[in-house]
Amino acid sequence: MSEFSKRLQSLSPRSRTTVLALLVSLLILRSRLLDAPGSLYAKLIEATKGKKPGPEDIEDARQRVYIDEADGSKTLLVPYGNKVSKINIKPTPPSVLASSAKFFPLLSASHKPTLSIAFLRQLSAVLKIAFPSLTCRESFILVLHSFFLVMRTVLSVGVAKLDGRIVKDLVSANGKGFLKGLGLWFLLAIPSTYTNSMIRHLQSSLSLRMRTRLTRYTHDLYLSSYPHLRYYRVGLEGGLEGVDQYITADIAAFSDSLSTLYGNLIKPSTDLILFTLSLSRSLGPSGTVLLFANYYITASILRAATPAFGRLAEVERRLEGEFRAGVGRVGREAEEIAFYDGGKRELDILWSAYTRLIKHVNSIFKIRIAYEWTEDYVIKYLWSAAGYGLISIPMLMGRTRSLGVQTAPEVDSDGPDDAVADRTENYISSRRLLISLADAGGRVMYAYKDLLELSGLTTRLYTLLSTLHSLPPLPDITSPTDEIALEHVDVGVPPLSFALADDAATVNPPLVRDLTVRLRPGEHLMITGSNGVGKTAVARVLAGLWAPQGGVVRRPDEVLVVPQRAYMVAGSLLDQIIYPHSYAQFAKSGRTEKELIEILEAVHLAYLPAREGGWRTRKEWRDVLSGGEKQRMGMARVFYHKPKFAVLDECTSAVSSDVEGRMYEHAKTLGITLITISLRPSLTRYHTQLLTLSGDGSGRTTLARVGAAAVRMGIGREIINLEDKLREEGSWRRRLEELDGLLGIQKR
Ligand SMILES: Nc1ncnc2c1ncn2[C@@H]1O[C@H](COP(=O)(O)OP(=O)(O)OP(=O)(O)O)[C@@H](O)[C@H]1O
Repeated sequence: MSEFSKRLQSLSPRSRTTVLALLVSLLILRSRLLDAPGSLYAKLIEATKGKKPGPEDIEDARQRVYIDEADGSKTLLVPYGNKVSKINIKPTPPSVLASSAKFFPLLSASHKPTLSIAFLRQLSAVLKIAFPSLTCRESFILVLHSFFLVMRTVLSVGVAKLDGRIVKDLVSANGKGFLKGLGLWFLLAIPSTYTNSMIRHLQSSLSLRMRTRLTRYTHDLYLSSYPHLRYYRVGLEGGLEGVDQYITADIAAFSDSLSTLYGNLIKPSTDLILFTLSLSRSLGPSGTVLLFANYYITASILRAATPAFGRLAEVERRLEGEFRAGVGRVGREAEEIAFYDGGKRELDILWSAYTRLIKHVNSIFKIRIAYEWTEDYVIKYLWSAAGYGLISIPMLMGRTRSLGVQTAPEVDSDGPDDAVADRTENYISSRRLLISLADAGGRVMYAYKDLLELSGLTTRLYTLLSTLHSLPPLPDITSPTDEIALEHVDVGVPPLSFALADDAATVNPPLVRDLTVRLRPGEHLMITGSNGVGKTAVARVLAGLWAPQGGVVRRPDEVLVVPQRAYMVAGSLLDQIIYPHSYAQFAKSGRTEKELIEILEAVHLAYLPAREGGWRTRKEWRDVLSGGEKQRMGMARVFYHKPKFAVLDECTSAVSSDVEGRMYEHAKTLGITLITISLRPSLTRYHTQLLTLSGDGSGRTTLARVGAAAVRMGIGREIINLEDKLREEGSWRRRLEELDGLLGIQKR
């Protein structure tokens, strides 16, 4: 210890402060990482002490997925190996989402990502989400990161000075001084290398934490429920394609780019300031002025030579998104494509998307060659030449200024050798500072290019968030009523009105006009009409997915819509029946697996749990179940939730008629009022009203009571047809007997 304090004493006051500051920071950091409650170390200790979960606990966690906490947050259960790790997730409160909407006005169509006020506005809006408060964890990491960045610069200055001192001792053959310098060199290497690894670590943590914040915020915004339904409307009304690319790759790229850029900009900028200060002391005022003139000329040349990296980065992300969407589509529709043997055609489509992407990336590479050539030439060679010129001024003019490693020796009292040694020290230190300066300058220029690219990524992220924020809520059609009422309702495809700020909203012509229907419980309605007339469009209005273009819609809360294409959720067999409920809600409701079996019996799927290996089996149900089985599962959900009204949109088209009939009867015995969209006249008899949408483009509708003359006419025709066939039965039988006789078949 005494040796250490002696070494400390031998350092100049500034170097001593640096070493001491470093040691204190190391001690603080050590305690923060290891001892603080909730720290990694504390968590490890806690994890090893707690009871080990058994296989049932792990299976339960896999099924349960999360626990609803009393404070509204959710604890996510993540089983891995033989452990279950718990992660608390606090959803973004709707009030926060609503209050941040004002920071995200829509961009105009002519917006180009570059370094401008608009970019700063977008960046600050996104940063408000990534850094919600000054005391959040992200801010703490940022401060710590900044501290280490400044520390690295301070240490670099220390190393530069020490370098000069070692050479000075060598030139003046001062063996003791040289060894002392070497010892200090090794000592300084410890904090320097530690600082470097901490910078890398903190940069990655910062990126990950920003990504988590932004992803959670975007998820909470995107997957909003009624009345916003943003996940459903962002493509249709917001005009935003490939949201998956935005939420997955673009947020990650933005977080990475920003955290890297921060390090890349702060470090060389601090370097530039500190090195310039150090250098200007040895260069004198005229040298300093020349140094700044050099900076100005360089910046002007490079700005003129910089291409629009922001726009290029934005286009690259969009093309990546298109390629990704293409691959995703092939994966999703694999069976359909395989039936048509459409691999070759899909290959052409994917290849064209990929070619568009790589052509663009290649053009960026080419543009970069010219830019990087200019940059290298200016920073490496122009700056070095300027540096030599600047150092030579005090040298040639006989000035021997010290850079402060130690007090300047008296030139007169020491001999000419010392004067040479001092000049050498001065030269080495200045030269090293100049090299570092050129390096810092180069990195600032790189950071400038990265900043332009960041502007492109920021525009992507901002576009997603502003589009999501700009989708207005749908009009509230739910009311405390137990009937569904549509009064003079016009139904049409919603306009693409929110994509861009300066887009004029164009209203699509209505598919269905002036529709008036009133349904009380027990009054079952069938909607029919030829393909594409707008039957599903009416269901969308009833579900609250599309706002009616005119008129009034009222309905109770408990309306369940079953679509034609049955959706299978990721999860267990049990999850399929209870969807959209979670296992936690099922467990809380007190309902049993026996009830679920009864439901499966009603849809003729009682064999499924045995066939698939139990309720908790997790499979890709979309592929495992047949088309008809998936549709029956859709009906099982209706029987599980028992809503007041169920809108069945051709959701039994792949189910055999006998099972379909029994499912309809069962729904009615459960007290569910049915609104069926179908082209099958055989289903009419389960309903009391029939709504026919005219296919002549006028949007007219006719409503008739089932049993009334109009409906009877349609069914009557089918009955007459069948009776005609039955009348011919006798002659067919006789012919059959004749044929049997000819073949010598004897009936027993
Ligand atoms: N998201 C959309 N964007 C643009 N047009 C749409 C959209 N959804 C539906 N349409 C159009 O609205 C019209 C009515 O569609 P809808 O799905 O209601 O028909 P449908 O009567 O249910 O037909 P089908 O019997 O074939 O299911 C169609 O011409 C369709 O192209």
